[in-house]
Amino acid sequence: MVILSKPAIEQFSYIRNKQAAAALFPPLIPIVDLSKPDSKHQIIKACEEFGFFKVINHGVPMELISRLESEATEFFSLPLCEKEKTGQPKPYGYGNKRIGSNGDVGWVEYLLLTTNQDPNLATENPESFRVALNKYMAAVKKMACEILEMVADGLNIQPRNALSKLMMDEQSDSVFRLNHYPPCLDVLQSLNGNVIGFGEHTDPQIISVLRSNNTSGLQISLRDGSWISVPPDQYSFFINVGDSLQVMTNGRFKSVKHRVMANSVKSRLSMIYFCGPPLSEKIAPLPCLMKGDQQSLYKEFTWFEYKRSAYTSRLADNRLMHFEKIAAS
Ligand SMILES: C=C1C[C@]23C[C@@]1(O)CC[C@H]2[C@@]12CC[C@H](O)[C@@](C)(C(=O)O1)[C@H]2[C@@H]3C(=O)O
Ligand SMILES: O=C(O)CCC(=O)C(=O)O
Ligand SMILES: [Fe+2]
Repeated sequence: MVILSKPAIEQFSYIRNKQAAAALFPPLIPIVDLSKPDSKHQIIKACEEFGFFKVINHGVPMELISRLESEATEFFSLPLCEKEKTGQPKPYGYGNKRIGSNGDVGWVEYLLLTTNQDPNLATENPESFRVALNKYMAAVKKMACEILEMVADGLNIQPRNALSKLMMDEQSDSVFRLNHYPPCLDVLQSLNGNVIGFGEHTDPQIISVLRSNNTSGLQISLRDGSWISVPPDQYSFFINVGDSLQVMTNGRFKSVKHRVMANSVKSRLSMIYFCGPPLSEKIAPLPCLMKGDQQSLYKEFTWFEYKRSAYTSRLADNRLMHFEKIAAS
């Protein structure tokens, strides 16, 4: 039998109390008001602490959001055979339950599109869907550009468009995704426990801009490995730091691990703009962020090389691992 000394017992109860307190009062997700003059500092703090934040007063007209939401709802309510006319996601197209091509599955159906080609929407009346998509994407791209300029400002990176120009480039490899999580029946919940809508992962790109309807499900992982639920807010956007921004800041920002749990009664609809660089772009820590003799944590690679490797990975894999420098002992 192990006999614990009094300080050890106190230590245990301290840890238990701390865990209980954290479960009762999880940290609040940072909210950045883009209309406030100090928003760039709040963005930097949120990217360092969470790799995630919510944006209000974002300037994207609600009308564009609602219009795309109703077009997407109409699309997902079509019979399966109609939706499948869009083509399988290789990688772009309509997908159902299978995510990527390496065996990941989730309680989700989706449309995955590249932002620099007109989408092949093989529906009865694709035109109004296409117009809604293009208007929404243009407005969200503008907001994402402003956010990346604030990041550059906040980190004293010059020029101010050093990050935003990557996603504004004509050749930018950005992606747009509509996810629909149907309500998962109670019977499935009771058989499987929590049903995963979209398994844990980090996003590969620079930042991702997410908007959802008012159904919960999104969770983020904190630095201590615990998961917290993100209360849904249909009027706001949520920003994820992606792997590319982690590398460009040499690990000062960390890409946020996130996942979606299916809801047993309400369906969730989300729309995500993944801001990617051109395929030929070299992804490396920005020299102006390297202080003194600070070394790069990563080997140099292009976005094409990262993507080639990412497409052989499973959702939950650490995709940056292949590009990390082994620390000299
Ligand atoms: C399992 C996979 C799906 C994914 C490509 C990958 O091989 C690994 C990264 C996955 C991910 C996660 C974020 C985005 O939803 C996504 C479009 C992306 O860029 O990387 C997906 C990919 C996908 O669904 O094709
Ligand atoms: O649908 C969501 O809310 C998040 C999905 C997601 O993380 C993704 O598509 O990469
Ligand atoms: Fe994601």
